[in-house]
Order: sequence, then C-alpha cells, then structure tokens
Amino acid sequence: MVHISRICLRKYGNFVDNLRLYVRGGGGGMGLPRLGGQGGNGGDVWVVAKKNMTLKRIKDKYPLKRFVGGSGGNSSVRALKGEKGTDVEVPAPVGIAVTTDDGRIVGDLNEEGDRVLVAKGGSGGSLYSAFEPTKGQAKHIRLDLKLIADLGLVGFPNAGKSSLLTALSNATPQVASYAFTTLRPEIGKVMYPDYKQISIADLPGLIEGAYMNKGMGHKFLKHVERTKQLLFVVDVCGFQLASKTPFRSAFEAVQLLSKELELYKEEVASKPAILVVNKMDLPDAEDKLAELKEQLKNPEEFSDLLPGDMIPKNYMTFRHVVPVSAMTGLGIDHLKSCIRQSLDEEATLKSSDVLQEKLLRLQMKAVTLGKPPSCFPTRVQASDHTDQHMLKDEYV
Ligand SMILES: Nc1nc2c(ncn2[C@@H]2O[C@H](COP(=O)(O)OP(=O)(O)OP(=O)(O)O)[C@@H](O)[C@H]2O)c(=O)[nH]1
Ligand SMILES: [Mg+2]
Repeated sequence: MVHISRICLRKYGNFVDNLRLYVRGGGGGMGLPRLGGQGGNGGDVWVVAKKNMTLKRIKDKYPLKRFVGGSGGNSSVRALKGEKGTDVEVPAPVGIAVTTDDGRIVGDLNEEGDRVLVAKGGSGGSLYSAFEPTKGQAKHIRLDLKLIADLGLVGFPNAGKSSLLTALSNATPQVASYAFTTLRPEIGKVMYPDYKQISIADLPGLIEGAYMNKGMGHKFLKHVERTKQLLFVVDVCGFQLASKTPFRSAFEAVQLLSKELELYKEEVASKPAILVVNKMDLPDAEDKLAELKEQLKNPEEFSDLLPGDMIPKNYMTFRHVVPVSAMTGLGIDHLKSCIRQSLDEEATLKSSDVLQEKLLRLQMKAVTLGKPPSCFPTRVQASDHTDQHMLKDEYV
C-alpha cells in the first residue's frame, strides 16, 4: 500500500487541484456631508476563467494568495462623486468550481470568459449612510478543479484503464494531456466516423477506502462527479493490491467499486455505467467472464462473497457488459459503439425532457390565458422535428 501511494505521489504529486485564496472587496470612499457628495464604491473581486491557466500558475504568480479590490475614491469639492475602486480579477482555469470555506458553491466556471463575483466592494458614503463608507466583503474561497469529460474510467489499479484509453483513442491518437499541471490525469478523445468526438478521463486507480480519502481518494473521485457516464474497468482475472491484501474477483471488484462511489456520493453511483471486462486474452478468461455474467444477473445471491459493510445499497445495473482486451484490441470497436449508443440515448432523453418541460409550461400558460390545453400536443418526442419547430417558432 505504501509502495502504491508512493507511485501515485510520484506520478501525480505535482498536480494542484484545489487552492484556497483570500479575497476582499475594496472599501467605499468617504462621502462629503457639507456638499452632499457621495464616495465611490469599492472595487469588486471576480474569478474569471482564462485559457491556459492552471491553479499551479496562480499559486506561483501570487504566493500570498490574496486579492483585494481597489478602494473607492473619496468625495471632494472637485469631484463630488468619488471614483469607483478598481475591480480585481483572479485568473483561473476553465473547469473549476468556486466554493466558500464551508463548502457553499459560489459558481462554476465551465467556459473561457465565465466569471463569478467573489467579494463585493463596499459602498461609498452617502446621505443614506450618514456619509460613512462600508467595508468590502472579505472571505476565503476555494478553487476546485474538476475534469469535464463525457466518461470517466473507474477501476482498481492495474485493471488496464490507461491501456484501454490508448486502445480506444488509437484511431485518432489525440490523447491530449489535460492542460492544468505538468503531471496530471489525462483526457483522451475518441473520434467516430461521423466526426463526433467524445472525451474520456483516465484516472488513477481507486483503492478500497477511497471514499474515506485513502490513496488518491477524493482528489480523483470528485473528477468522476462531472462526467456524464462511468466506464467501469475490471480485470477479468481479478485483482490483488498487495500480498497482504485480499484477492478480489472481477465480481467483487465491481461491487467494491460501486460501494466506494456510493459512499463518496450516491448520485455518482447512480450515473449510467458500462462495464468493461478487460484482459480477455488471458487464459481461462472466457470461463471467468461467464461466471461474472452469471453473478451480475443475481448479485444478491453472491453478496456473501463481500465484506458486510461493502455490500452496495443498490447494485449497479450496467447498460452494457463488454469483454475486451486492451492489449490485442479484441472488442474495442464494439466498446466504442456501446459508448456512443449510451451517450446518444442519454442526449435524446435529455432533450426530450427539456421539450416536455417546455410543453408543460405552455400548457400552464394556455390555461391561464383561457385556451383549452387540448390545442397543444400531449407528448413531444425529441426526434419529432415538426413538434420541435412548432414549439420553437410559434409558441416559445
Ligand atoms: N494481458 C493483458 N494485459 C493488459 C491488458 N490491458 C492492460 N494490461 C496490462 O496491465 C497492466 C496495467 O495496465 P494499465 O493500463 O497501466 O492499468 P491502469 O488501470 O491504468 O493502472 P493504474 O493507472 O495504476 O490505475 C500493464 O502491465 C498492462 O500492460 C490486456 O488487455 N491484457
Ligand atoms: Mg493508469
């Protein structure tokens, strides 16, 4: 275990994925009671998403990790309205969540140029405040980096996640390093013949107790939170972390991984998932696969194989169980089409949900306007272009 964590540290030790900063809005300027002059407001502090920015770069460039807005100008005889203090921008990478110290989310920065106000400047003194200015907001914030990918690879170490990513993205070997730090998790792009691209995040292996922050624990589990779906990867022959830790069969590995996700956050464990059974080139793989499939059909029956506290509340249901060999390429094309199918299904469901919601709003509007709701369709299919146009052009 010590050995494994040392390897992880060596591989990812330089990776900064969260940063705590002190931010304070500038104080307001003094009012001028004699002439009724108003002081300028203090400058605000914003966090702004910039291209090619990394948390490590912020840390290096601003070692004090302190950002303070400019003070508002005092009201004077020459300028009754004091000038506003200068706003300060904290440059941040794309794909971060900004949270307060107590975990409240202030905002997400998902695209370049997205900005979130983190500390408002104080108000300038005016008639309403007896010409006394107020101080700017002051607090600590956290910038939390989360990878954004369509799928996240989840598995114990050595299951072959990285090999799988290499095999999947071989067609267009565009396995781009994730541009946040020098040593970091990677995102691979898989290209389809119709030029649709999907991204898969390769993460370090989880170990039992990851939910308690063992191994690389939370640092990487949180990345899984933002992926749309999960790609579980298990070694068909099972897995043993070290000679002193118990051997886990592929079935046990699947359940233990589900439990780790569930204990971390239940909504992560309820994401759509595909199970990849890797290393099908090894001897006896077919028999072991058959056994695994049998066990997955009735997981409750085999739950006594697991330690009591590691039985998941809900057994994961996989959209596809795909045997592959990342080494020989066996089953990789089939896996690609399963991934595509699963993501497309999800997208269709989502757009159909959005249309249903719009329809519901229209029906409610119709009722308030006194129109019979029957003049609206009762159900909308995402693929039904007539309905989509009708909603878009005529009513929305
Ligand atoms: N026989 C066989 N070996 C494989 C296959 N896929 C991966 N391996 C081997 O399994 C070992 C681990 O592969 P990785 O891709 O590094 O595994 P990983 O899941 O990324 O491991 P961590 O990054 O430690 O979590 C390597 O020695 C690979 O060569 C496969 O399909 N068949
Ligand atoms: Mg790996």
